[in-house]
Amino acid sequence: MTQLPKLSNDCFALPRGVDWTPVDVALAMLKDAMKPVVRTEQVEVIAAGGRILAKDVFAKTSNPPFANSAVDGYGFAFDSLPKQEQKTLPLIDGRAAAGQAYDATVPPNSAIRVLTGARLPDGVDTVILQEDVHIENNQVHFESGLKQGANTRRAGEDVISGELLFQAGHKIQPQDIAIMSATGVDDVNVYQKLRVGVLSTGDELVSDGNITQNAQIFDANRPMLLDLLSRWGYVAVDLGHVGDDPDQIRQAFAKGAKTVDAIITTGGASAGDEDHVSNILTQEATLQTWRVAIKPGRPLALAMWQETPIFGFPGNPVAAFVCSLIFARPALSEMAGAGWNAPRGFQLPAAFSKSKKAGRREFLRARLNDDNQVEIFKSEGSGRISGLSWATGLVELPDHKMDVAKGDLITFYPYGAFGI
Ligand SMILES: Nc1nc2c(c(=O)[nH]1)N[C@H]1C(S)=C(S)[C@@H](COP(=O)(O)OP(=O)(O)OC[C@H]3O[C@@H](n4cnc5c(N)ncnc54)[C@H](O)[C@@H]3O)O[C@H]1N2
Ligand code: MOO
Repeated sequence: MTQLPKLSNDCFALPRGVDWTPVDVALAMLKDAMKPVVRTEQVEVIAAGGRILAKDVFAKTSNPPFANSAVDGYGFAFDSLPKQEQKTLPLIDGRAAAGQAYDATVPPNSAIRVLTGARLPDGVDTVILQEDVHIENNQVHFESGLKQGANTRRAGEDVISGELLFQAGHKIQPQDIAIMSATGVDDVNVYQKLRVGVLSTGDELVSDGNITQNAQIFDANRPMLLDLLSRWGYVAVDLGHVGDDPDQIRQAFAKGAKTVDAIITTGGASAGDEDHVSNILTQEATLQTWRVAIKPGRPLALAMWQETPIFGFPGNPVAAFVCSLIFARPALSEMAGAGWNAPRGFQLPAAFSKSKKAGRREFLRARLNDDNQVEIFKSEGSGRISGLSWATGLVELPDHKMDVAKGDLITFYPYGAFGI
């Protein structure tokens, strides 16, 4: 069995003395530390949607594989057309249709009935649309003005046999399945799906059933993150919920590390009395608590637990969501073989005004109004989960101080930019 690449055990280590890490620095270190950790397998193209290519894919045949007609009409050799303005060609017997080739040669100065998709018979290089002709006495009459090759599709005009279709690392989309199928590619080499575990921590959490004590709340993070991971194409593994108990957390990490490639935890990431996640990772794993300069999500723990990366995100659901999009998404993509995938934002006018202090990058829940301006959710509270559903994306405000006035251009990332 081949040895799989492992991540180095100190790959999250930050230089000594670094405290609040800027988002870009944290991302650059993550990018440097991550690499593909999954095996490869061969799958049929029809079942390859959402999978990540492990090898380049080349067309086996051209698209189209042969010259054919783009319309229903009449085909002939352009060079043999009569010189006069008003053209008349005798129609020969037979026709060419999609899947029913006309195997003989069409003689010069004559035309043949052809249908859309029909292979062009020998002797035909041009087709006239049936709407543009008049048929009388088994002859086709039409006016000049046609160009050679009109209404036909050249062999290989789209893709030539042997051409590179997709490079390794590409995530297969429905439209990619079309071009691979059209060019005779029936199976592809892909990475096995990355397995990512999700663990919730916190004595206050209830996963199912009823809230029985007055200090309990339902677990919102785990169901959200499991769905997010599935949408990104990973095997989302439910590692359940543990209380604020160091032994339980330790056991959950150890068990999870045996079955998954990476773990996302929420809760207990900051430095409170019951914040055991950060304590355990500090003492028993290679932890770098990145007090990352981001809002929401400042307490953000990244650690290696026996070669399994653990993303310890804050318990507040909005922070857990934003941190997953900003940090976990590109890092997991790299581990899964698809490379680092930074989201693409758009510059759009703000429909709001806001004064932002220097020091932290801020992500606000946002959506477009009817004038295509960006409006923001009424609250920045990171427990206000409903705002994530109200929004259709996030606004990013830079690390430095910024005074946003209505109409100023700001960066908006639709949720689609994060693959959801
Ligand atoms: N003294 C300080 N206190 C806090 C700071 C700080 O810098 N100094 N940061 C605040 C911020 S910002 C955040 S975010 C939280 C993060 O803390 P933890 O990661 O330790 O998260 P918890 O305290 O466990 O939980 C925070 C909040 O979220 C609720 N929660 C937790 N898990 C879930 C879940 N699965 N589903 C729904 N809600 C969940 C939890 O009940 C808390 O209300 O620390 C602040 N404090
Ligand atoms: O990390 Mo917190 O989300 O800003 O409440």
